[in-house]
Amino acid sequence: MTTPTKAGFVALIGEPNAGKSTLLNRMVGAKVSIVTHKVQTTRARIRGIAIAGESGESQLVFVDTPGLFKPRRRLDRAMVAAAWSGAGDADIVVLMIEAHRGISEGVKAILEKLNERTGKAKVALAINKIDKVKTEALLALTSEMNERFAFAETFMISAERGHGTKALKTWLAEQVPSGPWLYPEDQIADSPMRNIAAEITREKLTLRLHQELPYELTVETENWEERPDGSARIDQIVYVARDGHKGIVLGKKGETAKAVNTAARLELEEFLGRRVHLFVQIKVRKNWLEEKERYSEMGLEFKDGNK
Ligand SMILES: Nc1nc2c(ncn2[C@@H]2O[C@H](COP(=O)(O)OP(=O)(O)OP(=O)(O)O)[C@@H](O)[C@H]2O)c(=O)[nH]1
Repeated sequence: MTTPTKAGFVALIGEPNAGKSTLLNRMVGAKVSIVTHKVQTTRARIRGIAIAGESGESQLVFVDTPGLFKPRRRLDRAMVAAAWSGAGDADIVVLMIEAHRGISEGVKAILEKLNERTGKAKVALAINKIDKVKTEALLALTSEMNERFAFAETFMISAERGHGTKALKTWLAEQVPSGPWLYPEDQIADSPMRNIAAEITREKLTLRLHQELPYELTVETENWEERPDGSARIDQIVYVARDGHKGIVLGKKGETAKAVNTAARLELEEFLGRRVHLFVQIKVRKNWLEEKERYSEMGLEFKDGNK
C-alpha cells in the first residue's frame, strides 16, 4: 500500500530581507521568486510547490509574502494586506527573523499581530542567517522569542547555505493535513510566466541601479509571442513615476537599459531553454501608483483611502 498523501499551504512571513525568497528557492529547488540584496523585491504573492516527506507523500504549497512592515503609502498598504491574507489562508505559518538583528521593532509588531490572530494555523519560528552569529546569542534569542509567542517549533537555519532547512522541510511535511495534493505534480509555480519574466527584468534593474533605483517603478510584460523558429518575443514596459527616473533607468547613452536588457534576456533564455528577443520600453506614468490595473498586474489589491 502506498503512503496516504498530505498537502497544505505554508506562509512565510517576516520583515523585508529576512530571507524568505532564498528559503523558498531552496525548498522548491527552482527559481520561482527573485532574490536580490535589496529590500522589498517581492511584490506579488508567488507560490512555489515542494514535494516532501519520507516517501514524498506531502505537497507543500508556499506562499511567499511581501515583507511585513508598517504601511504608509498606498502601495505599502496593499503589500501588507496581501501578506497577512496569505498568512490567514495558510495551514502553517513560518515566521522568519534574522539572527543578527534580533527582536527588532518590526519583529515585535509581527508578534503582536500573531498574538491577536484568530486563525488556527500552527506557527513555527525560523531563525535565519545563523552563519552571522555565535551559538550563545542564538540560544538567548530562541528563548526570548519563545517567551513572547508560543511557537510550535523553532528552527535555526541558514537559508543561503542550506543549514537546517532540511529539518524544517521534514517538519512541514509532517504537519500539513492529510488529503489529496493541491496541484498537479509537474507544476512548480502558479505564477504566470509573464510575471516571472517581469520579475527577472525588475531584478536586473535592481542589481544595476542599487540605491538609485526609483521606488516608484514597476515592470509589466505586455506581449508574449511564440515564434515559429522556437524562440519567444517578449515585450515589456518599465513604468516610472517621474521624467527624471526615465533618465536613470536609461543611463548614459542608454547604457543601463541596454545592460539590463542583455542580462534579463540571458536569464530568460536559460529559464525557458530557448532563444528570447526581449524588447523593453520605459514609460513615464505619473500616476501609476494610484492606478488600479497596475495593482492587479502585481497580484495585489487596490486599497482606497489614505489611512
Ligand atoms: N548571511 C546570510 N545571508 C542570507 C541568508 N539567507 C538569505 N540571505 C541574504 O539576505 C538577503 C535577503 O534575502 P531574500 O531571500 O531576498 O529576503 P526576503 O525576505 O525574500 O526579502 P523581501 O523580498 O524584501 O521580502 C539576500 O541578500 C540573501 O542572499 C543566510 O542564511 N545567511
